[in-house]
Amino acid sequence: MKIAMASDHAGYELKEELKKWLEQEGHEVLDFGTNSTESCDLSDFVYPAALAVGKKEAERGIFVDGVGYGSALIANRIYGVTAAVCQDPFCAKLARQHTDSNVLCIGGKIIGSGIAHEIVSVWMQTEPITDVDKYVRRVKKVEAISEKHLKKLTEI
Ligand SMILES: O=C(CO)[C@H](O)[C@H](O)COP(=O)(O)O
Repeated sequence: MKIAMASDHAGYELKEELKKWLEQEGHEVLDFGTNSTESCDLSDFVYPAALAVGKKEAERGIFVDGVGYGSALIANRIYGVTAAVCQDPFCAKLARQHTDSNVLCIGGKIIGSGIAHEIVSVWMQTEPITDVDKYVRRVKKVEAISEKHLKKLTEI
């Protein structure tokens, strides 16, 4: 799978670790930075990475900052991106099964390496539930909100 990755300084080390592991697993990683632990502004890296997901240049995105919410906040402003902050594998499972998220956001300051790998592994392997009406309906309702309020990337 082609995966866009991004982080700020607080997520840099975990991003690097996850990137190495994803590449070993056979995935192609498009790394949008940052490239050190030097203090930086998250949106400079997450915004272009989220655009790559929105434009379908990458199938999924995995963004790492200090606690995760900042990356999700930025990414969810982009049409076609559904970003979820996950702090454990159960969250990661539901973020795919119930909401069909295409971006995973994790916090390098709060999630240890072992749990982070498990979160990514579960999130990568879990498919959305498509045979239960309520989940399909809910995903469609969120898509309708995007259609109404977000600009399609072809219109920008
Ligand atoms: O977690 C974050 C956003 O979700 C950021 O990593 C955090 O806000 C960065 O703060 P600082 O510059 O003080 O390290």
